[in-house]
Amino acid sequence: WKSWGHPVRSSNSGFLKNGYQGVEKDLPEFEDLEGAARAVMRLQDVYALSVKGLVRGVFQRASGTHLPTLYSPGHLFSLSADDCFHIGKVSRRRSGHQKRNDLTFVLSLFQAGNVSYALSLSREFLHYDPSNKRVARNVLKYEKLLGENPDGAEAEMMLQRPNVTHLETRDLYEELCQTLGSRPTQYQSPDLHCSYETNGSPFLILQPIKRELIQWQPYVALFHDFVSDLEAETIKKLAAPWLQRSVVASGEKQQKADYRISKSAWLKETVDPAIVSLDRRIAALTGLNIRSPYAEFLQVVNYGLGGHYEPHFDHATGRPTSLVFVFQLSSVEAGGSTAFIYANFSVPVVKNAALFWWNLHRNGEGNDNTLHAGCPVLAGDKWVANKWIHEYGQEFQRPCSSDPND
Ligand SMILES: O=C(O)CCC(=O)C(=O)O
Ligand SMILES: [Fe+2]
Repeated sequence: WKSWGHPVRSSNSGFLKNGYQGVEKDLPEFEDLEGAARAVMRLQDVYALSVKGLVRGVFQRASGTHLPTLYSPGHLFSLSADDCFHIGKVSRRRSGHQKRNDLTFVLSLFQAGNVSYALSLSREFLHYDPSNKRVARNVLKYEKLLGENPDGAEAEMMLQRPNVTHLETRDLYEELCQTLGSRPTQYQSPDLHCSYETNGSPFLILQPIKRELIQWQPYVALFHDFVSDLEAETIKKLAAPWLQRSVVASGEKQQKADYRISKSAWLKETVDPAIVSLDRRIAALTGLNIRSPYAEFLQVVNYGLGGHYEPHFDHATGRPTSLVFVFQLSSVEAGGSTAFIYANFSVPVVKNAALFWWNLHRNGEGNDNTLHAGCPVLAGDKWVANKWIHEYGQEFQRPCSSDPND
């Protein structure tokens, strides 16, 4: 519309312009289009998907891995040549090469690891434009790469992730995401079990909370059916009009970051009795003081396709929190698990459950084993609500201990 609206010089142009301005705020911006391309690249990358499959709308693993199909969608949405070209352009821009031209797509294929296909396209290109030195150089380069390893398999593996900032934990994170949720069972660790919890609170006597203990150190538990369908729907509906792109703490400021892609909104307990009753349940279960200012408001988060939160500590983002509740307000078709990188497990999205962990030791120090992430959403969308409870205000509820590991 932007480039189209101007040249239109007809008696209707004023009408068209007004119509456009009326809907402009609801239309995707350039950032959204670029974000969609990045989301596809992120999914390909984190879940090691076959590029060919992705283009056809199938979520297959790249060759050489033992789990061929990760997810079978009910309907195939394939990418058009134009979509692929757009993704290629964004991929080139991201890798720091500013120059854009017809080679973009070939180059992006090369970067995605498909050397043999890049070679055949480059040869074809050279056939039409034999004087193109750059393409000639690329042909030599691809031939060399494939020549060193005739079936190309190793070169392709090596080149799969050329431009992602290397994090030490990257491989572990991706492995945990790729399992789509894998937590230890009682068979593997006999000290893990399921139980009904009341915490001695009169509120929970008639309806104890179902706890699945996932790990003792750090303490992580999944409380099943912690919210009802109605509560989940109410919370989503209340938050929807207020959703804004999520931010992260950066020094004193808050800013958008590629490593956290979602939308979020804060809900005060005064907006609806559903939030008051949720707060009461948290207080009953934990025995903690969650009145303001000892806890933050409820943060409702929506992750779309490819939405994610890369490995991080909640205690390092400027909020001094002692524990975290993540309420899962939706199910998700595939992906979106919460991965605990050092603790080496991932918890799938279980609708209406609450994932809970202590991220500080009793002495107030951050527990470094709580490094965690929200894996990218592969299909569907994911709604969660976070409740962060502060360390201060809990001096009598969760007193210090002499053991630094507690
Ligand atoms: O969405 C998730 O699974 C985790 C969210 C999270 O870690 C956070 O919001 O701090
Ligand atoms: Fe977090």
